[in-house]
Amino acid sequence: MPHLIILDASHNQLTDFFGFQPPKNLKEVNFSHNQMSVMKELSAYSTLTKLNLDYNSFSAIRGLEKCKRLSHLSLAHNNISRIRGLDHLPLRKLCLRGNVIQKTENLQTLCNLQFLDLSCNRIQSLSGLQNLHLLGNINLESNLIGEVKEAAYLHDLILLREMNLLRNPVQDQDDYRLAVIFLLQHIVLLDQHTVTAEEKVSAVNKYDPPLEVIAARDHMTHLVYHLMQPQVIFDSTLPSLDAPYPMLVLTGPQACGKRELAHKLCQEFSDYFAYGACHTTRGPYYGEEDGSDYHFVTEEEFQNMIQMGQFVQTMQYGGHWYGLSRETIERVAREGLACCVHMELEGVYSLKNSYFEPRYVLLIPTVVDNYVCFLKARGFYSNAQMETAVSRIDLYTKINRESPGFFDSVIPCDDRAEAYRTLKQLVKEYLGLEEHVGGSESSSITPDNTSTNATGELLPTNTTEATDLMDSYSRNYQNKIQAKMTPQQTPAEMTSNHIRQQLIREALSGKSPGAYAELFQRSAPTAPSSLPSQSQPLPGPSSSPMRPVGLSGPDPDEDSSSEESRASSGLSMRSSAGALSAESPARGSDAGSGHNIEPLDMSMLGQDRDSYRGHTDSGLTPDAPRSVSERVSPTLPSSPGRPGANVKPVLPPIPSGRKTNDSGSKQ
Ligand SMILES: Nc1ncnc2c1ncn2[C@@H]1O[C@H](COP(=O)(O)OP(=O)(O)OP(=O)(O)O)[C@@H](O)[C@H]1O
Repeated sequence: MPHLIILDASHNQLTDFFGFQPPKNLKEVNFSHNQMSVMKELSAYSTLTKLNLDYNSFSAIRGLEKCKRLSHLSLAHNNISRIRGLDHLPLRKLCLRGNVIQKTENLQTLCNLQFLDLSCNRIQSLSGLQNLHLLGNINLESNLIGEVKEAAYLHDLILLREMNLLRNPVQDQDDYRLAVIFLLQHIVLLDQHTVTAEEKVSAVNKYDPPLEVIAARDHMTHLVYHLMQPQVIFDSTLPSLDAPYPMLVLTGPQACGKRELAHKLCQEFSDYFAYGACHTTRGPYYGEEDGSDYHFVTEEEFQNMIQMGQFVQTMQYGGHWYGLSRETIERVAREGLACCVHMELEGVYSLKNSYFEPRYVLLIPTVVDNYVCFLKARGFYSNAQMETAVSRIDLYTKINRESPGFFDSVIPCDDRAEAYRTLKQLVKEYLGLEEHVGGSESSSITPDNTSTNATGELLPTNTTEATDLMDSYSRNYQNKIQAKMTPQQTPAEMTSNHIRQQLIREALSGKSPGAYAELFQRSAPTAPSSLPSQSQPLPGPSSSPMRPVGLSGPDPDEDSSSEESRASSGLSMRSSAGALSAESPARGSDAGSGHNIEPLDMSMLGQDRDSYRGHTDSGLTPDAPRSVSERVSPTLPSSPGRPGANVKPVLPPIPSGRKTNDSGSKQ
């Protein structure tokens, strides 16, 4: 039969293998379900494209080396224990189902392979499959694969669409499916079930969450824990509904100088800013004092603080926790000062979800070598820590490039002295300050023509006059700043603000317990894009920028409630009962008064993004290094505003009647 093309000799009792003269064009042969046990040399059958030898008794693959057209080979249900003898064959489909294979070996030269069936074997590892770049479908059902990480060998096979791992021990692992989907992000069918878009999103959010997701979770955690505590209205961080409590956040990669600059700024502008010391679980470096740079706490104390809802935001950095507590901000606010803090990018994201609306200044190294030298000179950091810090420069510059306005200003920090000068200038512009001309070098900065000398005394020596002057000046100053910074409001914004003010007034005066919920909606996300100041204002007679809103408004009710609340250190109320009480914020006492607060399950809110990142390159990898000029496009201090703002942005004013009240005693 020299012209035979297809031969089907299946389901017989043949024991001999290819015992006939090779037909010239024989392409497809089916010898399945016979009794053959030894494969022969098939070099004479070089035209073969499909060979089916299922259900025989072969124990080894051999004799196929010359079959240079063989694209389909099936040896299912034999006794094959090792994969070999297939090198460089043009196989597109290979089925070795139902053998006793333990290793996925000697497959790397099958570069045309698209379909691989290794089901019902004894395979434990997928090592050896990582180079099959055309592989689109792999069946590994009923094997001994026990670890999700084995799927990482297939991570780079971007054409892989279907995979079957049913009846493997790995199926018993928690979140097995999400983990595999995370590792094989191109897959569409896993274990015979379609992979949904929701599963893909969940997988990424679980194992490599974007910064926004981390921040949202962090915010959600603290908000939930906070709401589980007796609620306190912090009068001192509530200057009014429209003038957010002023805060300055210096951000940038570790040791870029932000902490040093924050301290310096707070020292020089001590009438305006105070340093907000975060809590951390890391131990103090040499020379660091508790309460000055950080509040150093144990892991247990930190976790307790989380559960007591004391943080506004937290983050883990270098294996340690860092967190900014409400009390830290509040302590500064009670002094009538703006809080100045420093933090990493994740903290900024998280803070942007809170009801605080700080100004964010990015301090960024532009000469990486100098930055590395500085890190080395500090002597605190391991190579890995330094690498992380350097790699995060790109993260900051990427955000700055891709999200204009995310940072209010960007200052290169290679030269710390220069960076401080720029920062100081920026702050002075924000606050509309002038330095006292002819004053001593160490005079601290005060509004316009008022200054203090080195010992902290007010320069006008008549105390009564000085205080009056201060008060009246401050009032004018407040109004001036407020008028300058108040963006023109659309009628919708004005109506919304009016309603919110009304609700607050009712809540503060106890008239409307139901309005408490509205109060806490202040915690809703305040992403930059949603800020009123960002939207283009509509012109209109009712939106005069000169009209101060909030505390300085003419409403007598508002003033009295404000006075009242100023007099007390804070009203407290239970979020659950919704009843106002005059108790001071109860830390311990309320906790023990019959309210059994169920701790939140942290695992539900937790972030296990490191778990699988080690197996892939798809983590938060920094951008490829770019040239310095490309990497940094600093926003000049002269235009520090948020995009779309119609007025030159200034720091929101310091709550009126606080700092001014204290200023005498402080100085
Ligand atoms: N609450 C916070 N949220 C986010 N990041 C924070 C917070 N507090 C501190 N950080 C940042 O965590 C990083 C590590 O802080 P740490 O003080 O341990 O490092 P450092 O080597 O002293 O660096 P630096 O000089 O920048 O403070 C710093 O970049 C710091 O700004």
